[in-house]
Amino acid sequence: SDKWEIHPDELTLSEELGSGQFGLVWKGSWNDLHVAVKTVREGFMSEEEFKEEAQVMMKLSHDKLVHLYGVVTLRSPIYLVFEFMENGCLTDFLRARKGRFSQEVLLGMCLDVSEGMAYLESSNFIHRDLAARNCLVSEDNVVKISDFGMTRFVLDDQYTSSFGSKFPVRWSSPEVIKFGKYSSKSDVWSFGVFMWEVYSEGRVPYDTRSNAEVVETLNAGLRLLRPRLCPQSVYELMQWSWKEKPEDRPSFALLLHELSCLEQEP
Ligand SMILES: Cn1cc(-c2ccnc(-n3ncc4cc(C(C)(C)C)cc(F)c4c3=O)c2CO)cc(Nc2ccncn2)c1=O
Repeated sequence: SDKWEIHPDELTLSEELGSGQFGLVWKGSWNDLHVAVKTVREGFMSEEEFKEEAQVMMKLSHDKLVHLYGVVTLRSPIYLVFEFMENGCLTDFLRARKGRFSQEVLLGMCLDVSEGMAYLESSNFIHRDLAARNCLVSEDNVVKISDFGMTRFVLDDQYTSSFGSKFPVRWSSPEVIKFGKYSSKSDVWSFGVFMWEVYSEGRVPYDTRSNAEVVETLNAGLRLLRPRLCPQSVYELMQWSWKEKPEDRPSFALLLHELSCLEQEP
C-alpha cells in the first residue's frame, strides 16, 4: 500500500463533529495530531473513483487548503484523515461573532481564501462548491478551503442537478446553472458571493428569494447589494467577479493581488 495509506490502529476517534455529505465526521488523533476523520458510507460516494482522486487531492498542498493527511482504504468504509480545524465552519463562526469583526479581520478572511483559490487555479483544480459553509477556521482564526472538488463524488442528484433542492444556486454562475460549465472563472463568481457572506457576517445570499427567483434575478442582470460593512473598493471586486461572461471576470491571481493592495492601505 502506498505512503498515503493510514493504518486504522494508528487512529483514535473521540467525539462526533457532524454528519458530512458522505457520512459521519469524527474528531480524532493520529501521530499525536488532532485530526478530523470522515467516514465514507457505501452508496454515498463512488469509492473506486475516490481512491484514484485521493492521490490527486493529496498532491494539493497549501497553507490555506484544509490538508488531507491520508486515507484508510484497506477496509470499508473508507476513512479520510484531515487536518483538524478547531473553530469549525466559517458560516457558524461568522454568525456566532456577528458585530465583533474589525475591517482588518474581514479583509483577512477574504485574503486567506483568495490565496488558497489562487493556488487551486494555478493547479488547474476547480472547487465547484466554494462557499463560506465549505471553509473552516483554525485555532488561530485562519480560514482554509475544504472539500474542494468533492462534488464529483456526490451521488445525490438533488445536489448535483441544477434543478435539485440542494444545488447551490446562490453561489453558482449563470453558465453553471444553465450549462453545468465549471471553470476557475465560475469559482471566481462563487468567491464574489463568499466575500459577500463574509462582509454580511454569515447572512444567506438573496435570503428573501427562492432558488427560482434568484435565477430570474440574475437573468435580469441584478446582483447582490453592498453589505453595510463592505468598503466600496471590496464591493467593486465582488461586482467584477459577477460579470455575466466568464472571460470578463478577474482571475484569482488578480483578485489576490487587488486584495493584498487593499490590505496595505491605511
Ligand atoms: C476537517 N474538518 C471537517 C469538519 C466537517 C464536519 C462535518 N461535515 C463536514 N462537511 N461539510 C461540508 C461538506 C461538503 C461537501 C460537498 C461535496 C462540497 C457538498 C462534501 C463533504 F464531505 C462535506 C463535509 O464533510 C466537515 C467539513 O469537511 C469539521 C471540522 N472541525 C470542526 C470543529 C468544531 N466543530 C465542528 N467541526 C474539521 O476540522
